[in-house]
Amino acid sequence: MRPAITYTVVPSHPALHQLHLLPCTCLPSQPLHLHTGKKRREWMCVPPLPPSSRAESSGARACVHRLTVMANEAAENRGGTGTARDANLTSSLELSSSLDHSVQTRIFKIIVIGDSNVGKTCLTFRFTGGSFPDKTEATIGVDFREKAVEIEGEKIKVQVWDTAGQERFRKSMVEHYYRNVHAVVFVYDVTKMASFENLKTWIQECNGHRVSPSVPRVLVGNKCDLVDQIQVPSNTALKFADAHNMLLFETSAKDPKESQNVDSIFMCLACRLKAQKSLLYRDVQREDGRVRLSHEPEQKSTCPC
Ligand SMILES: Nc1nc2c(ncn2[C@@H]2O[C@H](COP(=O)(O)OP(=O)(O)OP(=O)(O)O)[C@@H](O)[C@H]2O)c(=O)[nH]1
Repeated sequence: MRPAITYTVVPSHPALHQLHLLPCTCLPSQPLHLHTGKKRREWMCVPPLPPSSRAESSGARACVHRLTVMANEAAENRGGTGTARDANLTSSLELSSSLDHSVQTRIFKIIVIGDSNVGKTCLTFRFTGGSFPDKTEATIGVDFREKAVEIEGEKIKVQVWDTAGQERFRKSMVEHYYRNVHAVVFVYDVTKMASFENLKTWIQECNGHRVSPSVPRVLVGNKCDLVDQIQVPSNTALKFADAHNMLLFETSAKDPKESQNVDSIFMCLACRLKAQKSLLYRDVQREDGRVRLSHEPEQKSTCPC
């Protein structure tokens, strides 16, 4: 059996302008099927970025080169005309600039965990898209959403992993959720006691994947707009949050008046992460073929939260 190596995953379709650089463990030629924005897309693996900052851009360029080659091959396979090839090349160049950009921008990976139907998709949508989705379907595997934020003058990408709550849609992905995670958001539905009681299982799963205790965790009670149906009292949730060293946010992804509160869940985590760690690619170290992110000493933050 070939040993598992940590590769960087990028969308294999050249028309995707937004590059996601995600650590994953799979074989290089093996396409990975992930769900982004409810669409099934094929991603591909490219070798990890080299650890030194000098080598970063050449590693990034190698990825882009590979994408460019793929784009051209795809155009040729389709009997593409020069125009189609040009279009693909343009896309690849756009990818190139967004990749160069992402190499310099720190990315914070935050996963959102909890029972099915508690509103994980709606919360991540509210934060990244600023609205409540008209319609949602059960998440299959994972949906990635990103938001570029600026904290104390630094541009940071908050990458939110909206995970599937249903066991059958998540089991093959669980390892990927927790790998190199920077923060965890546990969500329950304030109108469903069972979703609150199941938090213990979600925490166990998280601990079982060796997520370090230093990784910040927050608790979110969603659907507070359904005031007549609330089953989980605030003080019960608060005690639970305290016992697990988490901050508690009670909010609603649906109610536009609560949108700032939803933002503050992710911004608070981003501020804590910024204060805590350096997650630049130059800090990536390889050990035994795996990528590890090194921690920097804590810095004092002037962030308000
Ligand atoms: N009233 C109310 N409904 C909400 C809120 N957030 C989500 N919903 C509804 O709850 C249902 C489930 O929302 P999703 O965001 O898809 O739930 P999920 O946790 O992502 O579910 P899975 O993908 O199966 O894990 C949908 O019908 C949403 O419209 C909220 O804040 N208030």
